Amino acid sequence: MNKTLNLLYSPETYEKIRNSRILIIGVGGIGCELLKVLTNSGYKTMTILDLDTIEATNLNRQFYFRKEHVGMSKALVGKESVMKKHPELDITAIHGSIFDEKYDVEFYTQFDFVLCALDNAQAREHLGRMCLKSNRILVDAGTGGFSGQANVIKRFLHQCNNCQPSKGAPQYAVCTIRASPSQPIHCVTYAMSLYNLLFGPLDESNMLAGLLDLAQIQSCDKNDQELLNGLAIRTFNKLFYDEIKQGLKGYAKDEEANAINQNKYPISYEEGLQDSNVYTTIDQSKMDEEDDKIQPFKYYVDQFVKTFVKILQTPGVGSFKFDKDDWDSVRFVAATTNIRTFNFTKKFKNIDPRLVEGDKMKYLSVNEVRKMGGRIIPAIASTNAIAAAIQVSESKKVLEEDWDKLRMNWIQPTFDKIAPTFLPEPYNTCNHCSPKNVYLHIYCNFDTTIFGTVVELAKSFGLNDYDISGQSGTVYGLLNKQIKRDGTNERNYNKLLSKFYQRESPYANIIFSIFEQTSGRKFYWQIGCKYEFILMHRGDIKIPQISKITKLESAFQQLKNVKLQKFNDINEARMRYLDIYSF
Ligand SMILES: Nc1ncnc2c1ncn2[C@@H]1O[C@H](COP(=O)(O)OP(=O)(O)OP(=O)(O)O)[C@@H](O)[C@H]1O
Ligand SMILES: [Zn+2]
Repeated sequence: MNKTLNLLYSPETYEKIRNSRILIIGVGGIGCELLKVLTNSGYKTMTILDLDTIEATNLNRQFYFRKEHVGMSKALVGKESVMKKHPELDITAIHGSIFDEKYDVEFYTQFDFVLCALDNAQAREHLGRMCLKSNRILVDAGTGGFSGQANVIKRFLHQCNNCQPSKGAPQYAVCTIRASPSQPIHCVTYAMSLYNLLFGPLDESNMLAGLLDLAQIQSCDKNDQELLNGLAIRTFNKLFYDEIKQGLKGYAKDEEANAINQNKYPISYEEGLQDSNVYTTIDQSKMDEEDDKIQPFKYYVDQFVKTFVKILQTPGVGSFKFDKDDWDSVRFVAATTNIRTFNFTKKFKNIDPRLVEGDKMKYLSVNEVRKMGGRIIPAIASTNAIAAAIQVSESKKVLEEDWDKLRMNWIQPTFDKIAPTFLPEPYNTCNHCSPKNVYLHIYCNFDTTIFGTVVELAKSFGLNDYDISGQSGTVYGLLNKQIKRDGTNERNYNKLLSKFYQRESPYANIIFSIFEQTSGRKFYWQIGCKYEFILMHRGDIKIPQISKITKLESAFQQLKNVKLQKFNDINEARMRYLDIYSF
């Protein structure tokens, strides 16, 4: 052991560090810092996973990457750079997304614990759920600007990162986005959906699905510039003129008065090109960058058509998804956002949009759209460094099993120090970490299962509340009322679950949670079938009467290929639970 490490660790702890196998998810801002501290602290065997390639904008703080690495895999280059300095290490690099089905419970159980260095709530929450399922300790961290946090999550001991409603992108009702945007973010969301619809894979759950003839757009001759131009202009007119015009109710002799009344302004491509007004809320003369300025309206009209054509000609079109680092997609989305804003904002003749404040509709610069689309908060290298350093020191407590010393560590810009608080216990009603819950996990195919199946199963079990969750988080239930907001249960009865759920994989969980008010006896069932049904009971609480259980049994038996396995002994059931999820 080298001299410094000798001061930090006891020989026993050092031994544990040398022998532990760890998984690091994310090789970005926090990930690079983590790699640096971990490899200098004696850790030897690690797997690093990241889905991304290196961007020029990463170089200022992700110090394992150089200019010549731009475009290459973060994980692979990260490994190479670390091993240059530490050739004795055993590093496995994976270029992939944790949402990939390959990274299942079995994958996680290879490791002693997991360190999170992700930048988005969805992926962090997914990682949190996978760690709970595989019973791995998660050393979580997150930063945003000068703020951040780092803490350990151990199953049944600590609150998980799914306890609170997602801190991710807020969800907006589909009808608002489609018909009556009232905030700039609604227009950005519309524009991003349009981008994904036009240039991405076929997705019936896209909120704008059915709006355009996609087959015609995607199958056209990409070499015929004139044809593409015409197509772009027709699409423009359909979206920003026809659709808006159709939405104008009633008839008025004075069309303009009617539009003003209803606050809807159809605009055609030809008309738009003539409008050179700049609608802005800020002093543009102070802006250096063109992309920070609000451009004349005709600029966005022109950009829409130009980027539309350019993206259609880009190899791989049909598989694209809005990406804040892809400038064609940013420019297309910025153009669409502002034209859409025009559709629902009084023209300068009537009300000056410069007077618009806060969340009200207003025009946005390209960079503002990019920021909103990518939900970017400026990355501060030193916050990342602090978070990673705390993760490594909390990891030491994990290896020493010193659970009492674990803390929730807040990095706060208003304090000149880190503020540690006690780690909260599992949230009573959390479907993921509360030891008081009874779970019925149904792992099913969202592309073939209708919402009605869930409703019937819940009914047969006497349940009032349940969650449907997948890799992107909870889509229905206690925390997220998306389906309820979208209409009543009856209206959604025959809809496929995939309609409610944007996901990478068609498979996901339905989790029925039974809370303490129910009465009955302890039980545990595992039900294997074409889909996998796992019903389990954790904790010492009372649950439904036998009649309800029998009903459930018959409900399941009506499904094809169902096998039932029943456990009455909770300890056996618990062991079974660990069995199911631990290998
Ligand atoms: N689902 C995922 N699977 C694997 N890695 C992911 C996933 N989601 C995000 N990441 C990775 O997590 C890392 C987070 O790092 P960071 O916050 O520095 O983001 P960045 O994209 O590199 O930087 P910035 O967003 O500031 O430009 C990124 O390298 C990103 O690729
Ligand atoms: Zn929880």
